Amino acid sequence: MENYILLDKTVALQRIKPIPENTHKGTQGHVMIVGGSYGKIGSVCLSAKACLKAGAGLVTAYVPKCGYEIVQTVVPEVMVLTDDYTDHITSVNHKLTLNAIGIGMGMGQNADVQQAMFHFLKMNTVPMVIDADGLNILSENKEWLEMLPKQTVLTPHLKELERLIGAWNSHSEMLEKVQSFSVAFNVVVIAKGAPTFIVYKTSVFENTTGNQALATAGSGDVLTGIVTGLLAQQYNPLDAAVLGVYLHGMTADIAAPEIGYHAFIASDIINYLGKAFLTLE
Ligand SMILES: NC(=O)C1=CN([C@@H]2O[C@H](COP(=O)(O)OP(=O)(O)OC[C@H]3O[C@@H](n4cnc5c(N)ncnc54)[C@H](OP(=O)(O)O)[C@@H]3O)[C@@H](O)[C@H]2O)[C@@H](O)CC1
Ligand SMILES: Nc1ncnc2c1ncn2[C@@H]1O[C@H](COP(=O)(O)OP(=O)(O)O)[C@@H](O)[C@H]1O
Ligand SMILES: [Mg+2]
Repeated sequence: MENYILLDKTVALQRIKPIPENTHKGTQGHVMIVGGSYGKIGSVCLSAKACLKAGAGLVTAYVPKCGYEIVQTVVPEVMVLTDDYTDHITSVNHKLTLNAIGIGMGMGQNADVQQAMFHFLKMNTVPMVIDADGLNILSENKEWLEMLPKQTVLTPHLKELERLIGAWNSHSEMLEKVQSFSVAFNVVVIAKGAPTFIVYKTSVFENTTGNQALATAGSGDVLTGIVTGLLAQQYNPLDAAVLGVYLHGMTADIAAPEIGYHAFIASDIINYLGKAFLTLE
């Protein structure tokens, strides 16, 4: 296949940039993480914390009212804006100057949330990562894909991918369908699985890091936070996706000999992220 690249340490090293000595939180990028609903605020906490740990300078979570105290308590470094509604998001109102937005985790898909997503997509020009219910809503409203800013990053697991592009009969057909989809809508697709593939138009990166320890609730939410955090630090969307996936997998590779596969949870991805970055120093 044309432009098929094994995503290993050499490829990651070509893309990582040092953090300038004289930077400050204002130049490290401001991210907004939009998502959550009653019972699923944890997904936003994981994503927002991962985003900070990936180096973003400022992170604001946009959650329904029920998420206010939860996010403030679980991740005090994160600022919080709340929707007018208690249990789910009904609009995405903010006056922030943002460098990247991650949207969709734990958000649900009811009619209010879909409306909020539609109005948000109509207005938004900030670089974006879309995950989980954000993707499921796009699958239900495929014409909205036209509204995405160019090179928006989509992070479907295989079931979410099937909802977006339809079923496939073979691995090669899956990759071809993702490539066509990427060309049609000018999006970067992170097709999450074991292994994960990053696809942008004709380019396909097959990730070499990660293991079964990542098969745990919230590990995708953490990936969205990492990629959004990199996007906010001036990485182009493809590089943010490539580096984010590599580092996310690396956390599990570093952790495996220390704590094994069973006990590793999504918060451990966040805990090991520093060590993963150090492998690229
Ligand atoms: N703490 C929190 O707040 C958390 C909140 N979360 C939030 O919950 C919401 C629902 O997210 P979700 O991914 O569980 O729902 P959904 O898309 O229906 O997928 C489920 C079905 O899809 C399949 N499937 C999944 N992965 C697959 C794979 N790799 N490869 C193949 N198939 C795969 C699998 O189907 P099966 O294989 O069982 O047939 C499974 O039954 C979402 O908003 C998310 O952000 C979570 O992040 C958890 C932590
Ligand atoms: N067996 C595995 N080997 C490698 N990576 C895995 C494995 N199982 C899951 N992952 C990774 O974990 C993440 C799961 O994402 P997702 O299904 O969205 O989780 P959640 O929605 O619970 O946050 C993906 O990045 C996927 O590649
Ligand atoms: Mg997910």
